[in-house]
Amino acid sequence: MSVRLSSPDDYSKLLDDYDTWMFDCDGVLWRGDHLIEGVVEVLDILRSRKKKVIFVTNNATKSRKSYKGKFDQLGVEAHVDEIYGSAYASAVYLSSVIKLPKSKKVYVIGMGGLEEELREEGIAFTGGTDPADNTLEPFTLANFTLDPDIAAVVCGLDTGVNYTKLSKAFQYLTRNSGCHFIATNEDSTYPSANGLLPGAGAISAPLRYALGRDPVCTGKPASTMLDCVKAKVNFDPKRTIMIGDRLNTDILFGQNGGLATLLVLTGITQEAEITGPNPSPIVPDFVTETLGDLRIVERGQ
Ligand SMILES: O=C(O)[C@H](O)[C@H](O)COP(=O)(O)O
Ligand SMILES: [Mg+2]
Repeated sequence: MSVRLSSPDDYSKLLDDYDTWMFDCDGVLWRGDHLIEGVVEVLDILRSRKKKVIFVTNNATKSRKSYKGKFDQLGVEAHVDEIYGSAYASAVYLSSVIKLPKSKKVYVIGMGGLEEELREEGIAFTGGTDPADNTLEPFTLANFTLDPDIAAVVCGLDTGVNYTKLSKAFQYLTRNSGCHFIATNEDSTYPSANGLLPGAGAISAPLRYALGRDPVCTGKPASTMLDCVKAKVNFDPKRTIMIGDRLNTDILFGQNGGLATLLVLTGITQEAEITGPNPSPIVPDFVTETLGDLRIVERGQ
């Protein structure tokens, strides 16, 4: 059963019990480019109390460095080494887990941030933002030459997805023996500033259906992202809390990692999913309306 936070003591106890605070981004800190009220103040409270702050986003459209630009633009203090994204997690998975040979390449369905992280990890790629692949011209195999060096397809949120990219990815995944199928994340929807949009999971779905095969997911709830954090940040899982807006990614990620979990209702999850007649089997430790509620500890109300 989740604890619904309400009194200043409830929030003060969270501050006493947890030294490391991991934040999801879309739906917790912001929706699109709309900053959620109280976020800056709450992060200031945590930093003033010497808490470790980590950002863990499934949004693969930006690299860690370009996310730093978004944080700066929205006036939210963040340092690149506090930011972990699914683009970074997929690049690390390819380099450190699959150990993709330098002679091999990746075909990308995704945007500039995913390409940046692959480049940082020394992974060669095609597709992505290449103008030749970002076309609405009909795709024909008569004009397609299979690149035998493509050993993986990585699929992330791609607002320019088209039939050419899906068709090329399909060729590699069916004709290059052992070609890995990787999804940066599988969020079904994305909470933009003005409402829900199809998420990364909806971008890889056509390939899953055409192939009859599921990808390996490197984003939340998979442990890959937490492994990336562990490789750079020393923290005690028992004194760490994960704050998220989506049950089947953020809260499950926290539970898989042995972390405490706090669900906020400013993004994807609606109250009815946790208190309704058919509640989700994924039960967060704590629930509050919005991250901004934590300001109550400063006001002592
Ligand atoms: O890929 C998606 O659907 C979105 O980027 C999704 O919102 C993940 O972002 P997060 O909530 O993990 O920051
Ligand atoms: Mg989110």
